[in-house]
Amino acid sequence: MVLISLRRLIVIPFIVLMLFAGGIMYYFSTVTVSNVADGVGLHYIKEVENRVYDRVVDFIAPLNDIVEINRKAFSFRPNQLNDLSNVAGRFYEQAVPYTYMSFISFAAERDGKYIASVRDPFGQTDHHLTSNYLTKPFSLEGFEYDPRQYFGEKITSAPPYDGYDPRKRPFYTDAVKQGDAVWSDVAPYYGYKTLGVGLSAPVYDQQGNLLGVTATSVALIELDKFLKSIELGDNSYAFLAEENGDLIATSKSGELYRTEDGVTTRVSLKTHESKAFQIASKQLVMGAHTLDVDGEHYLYHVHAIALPHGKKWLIGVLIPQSYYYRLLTEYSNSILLITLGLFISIALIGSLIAHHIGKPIRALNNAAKDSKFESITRLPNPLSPIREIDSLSQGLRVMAHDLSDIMQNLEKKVAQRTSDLKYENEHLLEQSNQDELTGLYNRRGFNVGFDRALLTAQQQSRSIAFVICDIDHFKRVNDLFGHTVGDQALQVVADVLKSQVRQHDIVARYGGEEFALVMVGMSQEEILSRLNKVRQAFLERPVCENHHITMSFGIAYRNNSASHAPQTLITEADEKLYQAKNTGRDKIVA
Ligand SMILES: Nc1nc2c(ncn2[C@@H]2O[C@H](COP(=O)(O)OP(=O)(O)OP(=O)(O)O)[C@@H](O)[C@H]2O)c(=O)[nH]1
Repeated sequence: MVLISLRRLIVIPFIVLMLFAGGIMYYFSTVTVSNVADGVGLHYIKEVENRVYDRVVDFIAPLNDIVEINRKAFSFRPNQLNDLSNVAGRFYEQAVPYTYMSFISFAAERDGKYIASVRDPFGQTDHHLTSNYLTKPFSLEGFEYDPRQYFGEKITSAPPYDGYDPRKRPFYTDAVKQGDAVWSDVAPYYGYKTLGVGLSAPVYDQQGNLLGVTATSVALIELDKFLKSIELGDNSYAFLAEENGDLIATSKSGELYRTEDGVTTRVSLKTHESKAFQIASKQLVMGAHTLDVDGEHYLYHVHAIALPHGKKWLIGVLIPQSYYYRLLTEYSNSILLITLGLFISIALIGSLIAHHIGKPIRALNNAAKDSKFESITRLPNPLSPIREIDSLSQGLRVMAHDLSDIMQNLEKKVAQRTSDLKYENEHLLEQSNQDELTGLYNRRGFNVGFDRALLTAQQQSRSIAFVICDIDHFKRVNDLFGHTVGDQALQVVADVLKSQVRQHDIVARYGGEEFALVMVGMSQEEILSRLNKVRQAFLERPVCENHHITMSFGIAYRNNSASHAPQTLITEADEKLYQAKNTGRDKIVA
């Protein structure tokens, strides 16, 4: 089975997932960007269009509303027109809420009297009133607005315009001719740098008699400002134009009309200084189009605004493809980065958790591998804040403690048992080397002691004597007194021999009634002296009923320079014992 660390187990799946998800997201984002880019671009364009549309509709609506309200008011109550001062007050009140409402006027059919509430097209000065009859008939003059009597101080900065008969002006004649509300041409305002447009409507009494014409007018500079205020992307364009392409407002700088040699001409998409507008002028059909402007691919959309009384204006928006491609790519890249960031964060958190879990487990593992139980008991307590791991650690701690006790008891028992066995071994060894009857070394014990004595003699260059002695006619003792007495005789021999040698000399029962002595560093004379004392001791110590035993001795002696080969010593001593036996017994042959 392949072993894997906890950290890898957690981290690797997340890295694999991250790479997999990242790859899929990258693929889909690339495909998606190219698939939906134009849709998104169009959506963006429509957002811009809607803003322009709403603004234009809001902007134009009061123009129509006020014309219609006045038209109905005068139609139902024509006597209001008898005092044009009141009409002037009414117009003033109507114009106040709309800073861009530059004219609200009425011109009477009966006598050509004209009254208007006027404001400069930029909305920078207060409203004032204009009339053509107050001081001099058909002399158009301006007056400050006075809330108490409406007509206040005469404005002298502008000279009066004599001979002004509104009934001859296009706003009047067009409305009468049309018999209904009619739009004026979009045209520059006289004396102000802005275009304007007006709506005029004939007013009839209930009997159908023409009472006059009421009109409103607005300065279109407001719409131009609005289009310029829209934050379009780089190299993007928006315009508001009439159906023929004459411009009303644009998002770009550039003139909307030109005056040359006293002749004023409107600027159209075609004649605008912007190359994009020039190319857009060729395509004024409603809907989405693509354009190529200086090698740049554009998405272009034209939308119509239907104004009251059959007026139609066009909104156009041009956006370079690179702009919304970049927006979408940046967006999808952000999503991709956020997703990858999430996966990396999860993998890092997983790694931290694995480390947190793995560290105490490794410590437990190392402690468990150590043959000393103390390693487990020395682990920090608690080992981990994770309940399961700490529980495992507690379990191992208890187990180690119990095992430690068991081991200690076992060691004590083993030590005791070893000591007992050692003692028994020593005892058995002693027994195996000892003759049971006499307590002397047996043949095996003799061999061990003899080898040791030979080595000592050789190492220390000392003499060694091997003596073999045999009870004379021992068979008779057994025969005469029985084996028990025979055994006692053997014990007496053992006692006597032991009493006549040194502590460290070897005395052994060599076999049957045969005994052996080994003495190191003792002179031959000394040996003979001691053996004679043994013989003397037998005379003084009867084994039974005044029966004395005698022994025959064969001695093999080597001084310090002689060879100490054991078998030659034994053979030699045997031969000498044989010699002693054959020559009368109870003697020592050296
Ligand atoms: N009671 C007793 N007798 C033993 C023991 N071991 C050997 N003997 C006896 O010792 C006797 C040895 O007899 P032999 O070999 O003929 O020698 P001997 O009678 O001593 O004659 P020589 O050695 O020639 O003087 C035998 O009768 C054995 O039965 C023992 O442990 N106890």
